[in-house]
This record gives sequence, structure tokens and C-alpha cells, in this order.
Amino acid sequence: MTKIEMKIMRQLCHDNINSFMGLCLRPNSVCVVREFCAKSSLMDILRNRDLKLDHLFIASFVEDLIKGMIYLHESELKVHGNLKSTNCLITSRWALQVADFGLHEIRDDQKWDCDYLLWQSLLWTSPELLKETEYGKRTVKGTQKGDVYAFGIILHELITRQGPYQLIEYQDHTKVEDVVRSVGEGTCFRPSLAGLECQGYLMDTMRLCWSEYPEQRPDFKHVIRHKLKPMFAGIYKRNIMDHMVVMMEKYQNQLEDLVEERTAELREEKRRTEHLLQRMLPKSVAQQLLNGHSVVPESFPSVTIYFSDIVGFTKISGESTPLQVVAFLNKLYTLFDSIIKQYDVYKVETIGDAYMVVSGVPSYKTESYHAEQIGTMALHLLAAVRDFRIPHRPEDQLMLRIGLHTGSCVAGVVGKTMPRYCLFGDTVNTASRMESNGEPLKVHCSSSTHRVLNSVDGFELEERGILNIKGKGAMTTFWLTGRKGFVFSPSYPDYETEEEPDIFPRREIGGCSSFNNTSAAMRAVQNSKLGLNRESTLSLARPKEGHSSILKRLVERAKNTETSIPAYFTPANGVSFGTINPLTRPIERSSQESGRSQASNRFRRKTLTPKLTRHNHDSNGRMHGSNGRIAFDDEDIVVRKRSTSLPDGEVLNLELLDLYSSLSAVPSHPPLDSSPSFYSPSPNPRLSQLVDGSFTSDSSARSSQYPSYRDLPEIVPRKRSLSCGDKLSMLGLEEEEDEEEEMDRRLSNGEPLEADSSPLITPPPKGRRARKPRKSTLSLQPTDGNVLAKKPFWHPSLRDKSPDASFSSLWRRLAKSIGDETLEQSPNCNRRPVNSRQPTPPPSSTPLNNASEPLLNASLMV
Ligand SMILES: Nc1nc2c(ncn2[C@@H]2O[C@H](COP(=O)(O)OP(=O)(O)OP(=O)(O)O)[C@@H](O)[C@H]2O)c(=O)[nH]1
Ligand SMILES: [Mg+2]
Repeated sequence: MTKIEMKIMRQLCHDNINSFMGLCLRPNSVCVVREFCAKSSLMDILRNRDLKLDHLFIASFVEDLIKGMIYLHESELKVHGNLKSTNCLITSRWALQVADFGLHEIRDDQKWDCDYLLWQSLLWTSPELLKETEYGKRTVKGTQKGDVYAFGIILHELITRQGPYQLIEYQDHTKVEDVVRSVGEGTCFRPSLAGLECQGYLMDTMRLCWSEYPEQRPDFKHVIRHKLKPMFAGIYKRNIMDHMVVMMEKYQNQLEDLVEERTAELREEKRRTEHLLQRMLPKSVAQQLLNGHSVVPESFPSVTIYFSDIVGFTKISGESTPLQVVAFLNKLYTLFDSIIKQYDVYKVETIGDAYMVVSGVPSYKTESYHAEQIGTMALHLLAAVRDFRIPHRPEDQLMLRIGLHTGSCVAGVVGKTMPRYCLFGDTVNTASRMESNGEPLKVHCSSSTHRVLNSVDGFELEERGILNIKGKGAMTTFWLTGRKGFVFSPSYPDYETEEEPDIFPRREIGGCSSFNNTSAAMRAVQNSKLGLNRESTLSLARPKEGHSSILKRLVERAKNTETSIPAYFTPANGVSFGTINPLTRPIERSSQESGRSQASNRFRRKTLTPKLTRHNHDSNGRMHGSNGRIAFDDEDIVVRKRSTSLPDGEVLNLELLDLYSSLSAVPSHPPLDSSPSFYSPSPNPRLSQLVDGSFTSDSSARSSQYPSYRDLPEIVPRKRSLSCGDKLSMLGLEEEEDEEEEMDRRLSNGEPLEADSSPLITPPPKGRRARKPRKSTLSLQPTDGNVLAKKPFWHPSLRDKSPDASFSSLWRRLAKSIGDETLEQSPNCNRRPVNSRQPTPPPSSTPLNNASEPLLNASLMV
């Protein structure tokens, strides 16, 4: 039985049927050898969220599946018996092929690696077959109605992309088993249609296909194909070859988008890393490290250093929980950080309650400038601390002691694991001594700082007297009490709503997080006269070429929420407000660009509303003979006839396709009339209309690039080029249309459809390989006996088939690759169809030219 079945299987030949080669028997397993499909299974494709499948892809898969199943059901095999999305394979050219049919006797003993796989494989099995097989304990041949049931489940999968019964997330068998048992119990448990975004006819078809009673399920050829006809309208509008080119282009564009998105993510990660580094080290130093340079220690002549410490911190910590201490210090240092941002200073470090800041490092200006920055900052911090409340001890006044000193120092990076930018020299010690010998809520400074501050306008200093400083001896020191003209408000920013560092929380990509709480930030600015961090808010605003879609979206979003952000510049430390609108320019630019596809960029110089001029058209608007023209104001582009089936060997003008698709964002224009010049309402269809030789208005094709199923027209008058499997050579074009119309009429009148007297697929003559009529656009041409020679390499009839991959050459490759394994099938069997239009190349001269892509796939069955 199996041998006969295999013979039949080997004779099957259809673009949508995966070729079966034979079996390879091993001691404990049987390998099925079949054609390899580069893009793996439909289930894998649907699960891959990176792949955007628009309705054209889905419709094309459905159409291929239906064609394959019609062929299979009309073949001698009659039944698939194992239809599921893992057995619908996708070729490198995005054609769907039905695989793993038949051989139920061999599968009967199949062992599953785990229970999940067993139960999962039953999700496509109809209730009556579940009962018959006792939930997969036995394998049966299956039935055509069972295949239809499986098709219904696959259709649902195609729409939801969430696996059969939307169980994509469940990887344990219990849930899957529950579902299978519910189906088997005959309770009409089926995938949910609630909230499904698809048109009514799709849901109807699904419901019909998975009817509880097999006799209520429709057949593929007459009912399913007819019911789903509106879905294929998009495909038929183009001919299959145009469609394939468009599909491949779309795939390519998707890949480009994906690369762009990933690049944007990478860029963002890099930005975060750099940002993190820049928070740990001064910017210039971080940049040197990022550039791979070592940082040489640098000496600075006269910098001013600030030290502060909390008086009684040890006592406070002793009386508090560690978490309270962390919360307290976090609140305090967030406040400090927000203040010091306004000054030209660098925060060196915090050690416990100690806070160290320097001005003059790593970029040095003048002695007085740096002393002035630190002096003003110290007064500002002191003012803020007076009003500061310890969160868990609101009654206590925080006692901060501040010390300043001016002098020379050396700065450099120490350590490799956690590199730190440190200051060295006696100036650091002296500044620390000034702090430790100071008094709470006072700024204590050395004589050198006093000298410099005295030279700057407005600083008020009082001599403290002579102090014996440990390790230094007697020193005259001073109190910095204020600065004339500067009133530091005791209020401080609402640090709880202050912008958070965007390196740790992954909230928004692209630096928009700074604006997340715009109003809070503005409030903070107004309350405290503090500025926003211009640096971080502007980081997104750098214009850059080739915005990724993620960035485009972000910029668009930012634009929508955009407000003028008051930004505070500190020429006089806290007196003036300005307004910046950092995002405006780049947004304008990116939003203009976002509306266009990449292809459009190439044609940007052309006007976006091209005038099409028809040439050689008749009164019906049909185009004759040679080329049409598109006039772009002053430029003419020749529209070539679709070339692939033309005897003069013209080629499809892909550039033009690109151009047309690039114009898809152009708003619609009035439909065509018969005047010689008109506007293009929708570019892509226009091309297909041009090449098809007829002009009709086409509204459905104006939909966006990824329309939902709702966008599909309910009923679209069939206007199509013929596709593979159509019996055009026998019927002629008109007969084909008549047959369709007749079927439409009968179905709409509720008349039964009797078996087709002229089947699309001629049943294979007994003992001979089925001959499949291959037509498509070729049939529009006078057959000259060697039409195949004119087929381009991507012609559907050649999809995934090496022209030289005759069975014998495949067999030789297989035999070579598996050595002396037993092969069930005779290699001498000639698989070339008797009436094949392509002469069979002699086996000896058959080059194995497709070696880079394996053509065989051996799936293991234990
Ligand atoms: N790329 C590629 N992947 C394949 C091919 N055939 C199968 N696969 C992968 O292997 C998975 C499992 O396929 P099979 O081994 O046939 O198992 P199954 O379809 O779940 O079960 P049965 O066919 O009933 O044995 C598929 O989902 C694909 O991911 C192929 O031709 N090409
Ligand atoms: Mg399989």
C-alpha cells in the first residue's frame, strides 16, 4: 500500500505541492526526503513578528494553499491527511507548498519527543478524526473533509498570527490537551472569532470549514475558492508575475526597515552607554576613552574645590533604617545635582554624606571664574539645604558644613575595572580640612579662595581668624556669607518629579524621556529658577540621514506633544529665562521624510503628481502595441509593456515599479476618463493597468501599504491575468471568464454546483506523471512551441526549481550525500512529464548548479 502511495506521491507535480523524493530507511528511523523550502513553515513565518505580512502576502498564501489542496484532492492521492501550518512550507520565492501528505501507515508508529508536540499536532484534526484515532494513538489516512477542517484552523492562524487556537504562548501540553479534548468531545469548541479583524466572508468560510459535521464542510474547488475570491482581488489585479515582484520588493523593504530599526536600537544602546560613561567621567575624558585613547594625568594651575558634609550624619544613620538613609541621601543629592547643573563645575564624587565638586577641571578657564562658580554654587546649595526636610525626620534641620579652597591639582583616571576621574594634590586635602573645620550651615574658605573671591564683584566674606589646621598648621580662614544682588530662593525643585536619568529606566527611546513630564519640569524651573538639562533634551534633535521608522515614530510623537520648553540659561546664575524649541527643526525634516518610502527619495526631484499620457490607446482605454509614457512635467518616462511574456524580450521596468510604489503616498485624484492625459490616482495599479493593457479606476489599491482585512473589498469584479493551474489553453480567456460568471450566478441563486466538466487540473493519466497545464501570462502569447525559453528566471512555474534539477540529478545528489543507505525508490524512474515543454536534459550533462541551496529536505520520523 505504502509503495503505491509513494509512487503516486512522486508523480505529483504542482507549484504548490512540495515534491516528494523518497524514503530513506535507517535502523530505527525513516527519513522522508522531500524538496527543501528555504523560508521554513507557515507557522514559523506567522510567528515571526519582525515580518510584516500585508494582506497581499496572506492572500497569496491562502491562494497557494487552496491551489495545492485542489490539486491534491483531484490527484490519485485524494487526501492530505496531515494538513497543518507546519506542513505548509514557504519557498525562497514566497510560494506556499503543501508538504508531508500521505504515508499514514509509516506515521502510525511515530514517536513524539514530548507530549506537547503530540497534542499540538492534533490541533488541526477534526473532531471525527480525533475520535477515530483515539486522540492520536493511531494514524489514519484522513479525509478530504478533515483537510477542509484543518484549512479552517490555518485560515484563523493566518489572520491572528497567534498560532492555532491562539495558543502561541502556551508551551506546556496541558492547555493544548484541554483544547484538543474539548474539540473531540463534540462541543463545537473552536478558535475564537471574537475581536477578529477580518471581513465577514473570511469568518463565514472559517465557520463552514470547521463545521462539526463533515458533510457541512465545503470543498476547496467550488466553494472555498469562490467564497474567498474577494480576498484574492489584490492578487488578480496584478498578474501573478507583477505580484511576485511586488511581494519580493515588499519583503526586501521589510528587511531594510528591520535593519534600520535594529540599527536605531543599536545606536540608542550606544547612546545610553556613552551617556552612562559621561555621567561617571567628564565628557572629554569619556570621549578619549571611547576613542580608545589613554587619559594622561593633567595638572591644573588654580582650581577651586568644594567639599560638604552632613553634621551628625552618623547619628542620623544610627537612628534610621538603611532604606531611610538611602531615601534621604537620594533626595538630598538629587537636589544638589539639580543645582550644580547650573554652574560650570564637575561633581567629582560622593562618599557617604560627603559631596565633592570642582570647578576648573577638566576644562580650565581662569582662576577667578572658577572660584566665582564654586562660591556662588556653595551659597545656592546652602540656601536650598536650609529649606530641606529629611523625609523621615521632617522636624530636623539638616546641618551642612561646606569648605572651599583654591589651588593647583592634578587630575587623571585611575583604575581599569571601575575607572574614576580623581583629583590629586594638597589642594584637595586643604579643601577637605576647610570643610571639617567649618561650622554647620556656613561656608568656610581658605585665604586663597578669599583672595580670589575678593577680586570678583559682590562676594561678602568675613574673617574667621587664625585656626590651627591639622597637618597644615596655623591658617587664617574666612566665612563666605553671601553675594550682593543674588538672593537664592530657599525653595528647591520638585526633585520627585524632576527628570530622571534616562540611562537606567528604559522608557522611551531617543531621549524623549526628558520631556515626559514636561509640565513638572516647567514647574520645577519656575519654582526654583533652575534650568533644564539642555544637553540631554537636545540629544534627539540632531538631524541625521536615513531616519529609522522607530525614530520617525518617536519624533512624530514628540512633535505631537511638543511644547515650547522654557530653558534657563545662566549667564548671571539664575536671573533670566529663555525659550527653546529644540525639536522643531529636525521634526519638520523627519516628518516630511517619513511620508515617503525610501524609493521615493530617489525620485524626490520629480513632481509627485505625474501626468500619465496614454499612447496607442483605443476608445476603451486599452493600450496597444508598444510603450506608454508618463510625463513628469518636463520629463518623459517610457512605460514598457510587461515584458516577461513578450516575444521581443523586453524586460519589466523595475525602476518604474519603484517609482510607482514610491508615489503611493500621493493623495487620490479623480478617476480616469478617456481623455488622452490624466492624473494617476494610485501608482501601482496604474502600472499593472498599463501593462495589462486596460485602464479602469481602482479604488481598493489606494489603501495604505498594510491595509487591514476590513479594507478589502467585499466583492471585486474579477479582472485578472490567469495564474498557474488555469485551463486557459483549452478554454481561452473568454471561456474562463464565462465559467467564473456562471459559477457566480449559480452560487448567488443557490443552485448546486455539479462537478466541473472541465477541471482546471487534468487528472493525471494512470501510470504517468500528471501533466499540469502551466499558463499564466504565457497563454496570452501565441505559443510558438518554445515559450519556456522566454520565461524569466522568476516565472512562477520555475519557482524553487532548478531548471536542471531533474529527478535523476537529485537522486544522484541524494545517493552521494547519504552514501550507501537503502533507497526505496528506483533512481531510474523518469519523472519528466511526457508532454513537458522543456526538453529533458540528458542526465549526464546535468550540472548540479544549485548546490548553494540544498534542494532536499530529509525529515526524520522515528
Ligand atoms: N527551512 C525549512 N524548515 C522546515 C522544512 N520542513 C520542515 N521544516 C521545519 O521543521 C518544523 C517541523 O517540521 P516537521 O519535521 O515536518 O514536523 P511537523 O510538520 O510538525 O510534523 P509532521 O510533518 O506531522 O511530522 C517546521 O515547522 C519547520 O520549522 C523545510 O523544508 N525547510
Ligand atoms: Mg511536517
